[in-house]
Amino acid sequence: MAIQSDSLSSRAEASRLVAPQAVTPNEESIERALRPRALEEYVGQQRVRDQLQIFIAAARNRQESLDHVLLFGPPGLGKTTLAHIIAHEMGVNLRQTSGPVLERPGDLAALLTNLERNDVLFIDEIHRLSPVVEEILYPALEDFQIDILIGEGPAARSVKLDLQPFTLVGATTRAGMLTNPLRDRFGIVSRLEFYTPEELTRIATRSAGLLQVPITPDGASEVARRARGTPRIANRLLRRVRDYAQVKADGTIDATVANAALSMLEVDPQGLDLMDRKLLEAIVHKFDGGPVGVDSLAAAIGEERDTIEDVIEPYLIQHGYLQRTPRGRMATQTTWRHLGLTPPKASASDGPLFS
Ligand SMILES: Nc1ncnc2c1ncn2[C@@H]1O[C@H](COP(=O)(O)OP(=O)(O)OP(=O)(O)O)[C@@H](O)[C@H]1O
Ligand SMILES: [Mg+2]
Repeated sequence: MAIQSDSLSSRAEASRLVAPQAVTPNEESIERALRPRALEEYVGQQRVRDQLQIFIAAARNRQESLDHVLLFGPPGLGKTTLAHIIAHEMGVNLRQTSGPVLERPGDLAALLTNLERNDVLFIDEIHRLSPVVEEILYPALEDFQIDILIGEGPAARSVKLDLQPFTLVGATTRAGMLTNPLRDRFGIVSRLEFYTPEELTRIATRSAGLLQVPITPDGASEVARRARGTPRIANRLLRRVRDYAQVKADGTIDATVANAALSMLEVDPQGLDLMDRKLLEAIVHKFDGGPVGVDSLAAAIGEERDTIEDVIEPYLIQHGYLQRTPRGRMATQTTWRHLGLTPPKASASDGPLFS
């Protein structure tokens, strides 16, 4: 999980309602309960779903294993969910592991030799496989064979073992970090996209149903638009709003209750939280909108540079609240307006001052 692998950002994320990563083991078990099991129930990602539907039907028809699948995209968009769905739709078992867990070639060999015909092997964080383990994977993926070394020293010899045909489903948040030979061995490469507010509204409504919380369409859409395009965040916000609805209202989540709950939790209507606003306000108020170097910014808001770069910035940059320029970070017109201020004439969104 991201939380173990990335202890740097995890500290800052731990208390953050709008973190895209799963935050606690407890949250993971709640997520499992909300996870759609069939492709039919999986909301959004139309292109990916259409493709998989065809490939799965064809493979089932031929009674063959599905081609190896690489799923990539930001945290919380449904990669693990989709891996389980693939196994479910294929009618096979899923064995799950992750890149950092597979330390030695033997760990992977043991998993591979235990697979049954057409099973799915799910390797999460596949970009973190060690090179020696990856080496074992190549012939396994290509020919359903592995070479294992028996004995030690001069007496060691290599033995070929046949495997059952299987499907590797690899998931990664960083496709760019995969080696070329590994990437080339996936027949199906699916990139998951951020969800639209409408899709997130459907997800929030579905989850509320599973949690047996009454929710109105307006209530679901209030939760959805603050969820930063991410189902995991939508589900997390929904659970907090549910608490509020039960304690402060009659239990039903409508727009008023959702708004009140989320304001109390300091998540604003665009899904920005206190940490985001602290950063944007510092740029605007302390540095006249920038440009300001990330180190000065870190000092000004009392966060570490890495936290700013890994945890806070990506969403802000992606949504036009922040520009990264060679001279430092700059607020955009959107930022000024978001903070209820009038943007100065020549702000970052007018383009660079000097080009
Ligand atoms: N398309 C979807 N429809 C409905 N719910 C979804 C969908 N995608 C994800 N979810 C919900 O969001 C939660 C997080 O999804 P998931 O764990 O699959 O994300 P992930 O991409 O594997 O994240 P990470 O990169 O952190 O491993 C799940 O509990 C699931 O309920
Ligand atoms: Mg996952």
